[in-house]
Amino acid sequence: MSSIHAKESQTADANSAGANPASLRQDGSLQQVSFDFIERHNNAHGSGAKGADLGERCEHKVRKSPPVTWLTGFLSVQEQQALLDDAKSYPFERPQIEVYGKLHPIPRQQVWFADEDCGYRYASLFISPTPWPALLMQLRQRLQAELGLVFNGVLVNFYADGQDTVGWHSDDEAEIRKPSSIASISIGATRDFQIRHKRSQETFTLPLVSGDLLIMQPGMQQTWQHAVPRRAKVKAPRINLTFRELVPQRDNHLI
Ligand SMILES: O=C(O)CCC(=O)C(=O)O
Ligand SMILES: [Fe+2]
Repeated sequence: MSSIHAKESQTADANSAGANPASLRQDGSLQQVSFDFIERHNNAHGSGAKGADLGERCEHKVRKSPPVTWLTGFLSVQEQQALLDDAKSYPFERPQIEVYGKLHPIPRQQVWFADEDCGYRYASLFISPTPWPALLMQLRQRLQAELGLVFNGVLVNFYADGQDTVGWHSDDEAEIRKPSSIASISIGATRDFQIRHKRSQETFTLPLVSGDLLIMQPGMQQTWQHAVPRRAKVKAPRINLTFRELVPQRDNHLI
């Protein structure tokens, strides 16, 4: 299993590895973390003519990396606090899903806010849309204005503490528009977000910090799965907002 700590500024195009993503937050600025990184292997037979200053030759190997963009510090502390306060009035539920013919409550709570004709099938559930709270509508508009990302629903997950989880899955339901991105915003406790390649099983762990935005790009759900595993040491709650674009039911002949 690999833990990604590669990061870079929005303008830099060189890759680096080894730094702690949390340190990015100290100046409060928005920075992008890239997951493409290049492993350099010394190549013994390429050292060049004696005495010439040719530099060391290496082989470059680009690791297959998940198609995600990680923007740390996307929300200010004030915005994080306002959303936490707002979420106190959200109608969270812990629906039951059927696994091997038996009903089990999901290991977290959730609510689906969406446009009127955007009901969502999730596992064995059909979730009717609840009208958008004003603050989440503003956030949806900001994602569109600043990043050009269009959404018509947001699934809000509430993890009371590190015992609450989401298991390995892809958000590849039929009604999600393809291609489209999913934007995930985290508030509260830092939790590990894991990404696993479906075929190679290569796994990356991203410790998502309060205020971070993670964009899962088009195609991610087809090739990768993700999960938020149990972390017994985490005692504080976390809220995660995943903004999605569904094909509205009036257009569902397009699915
Ligand atoms: O809580 C998270 O970071 C991920 C939630 C998620 O994967 C989902 O709601 O589909
Ligand atoms: Fe998901």
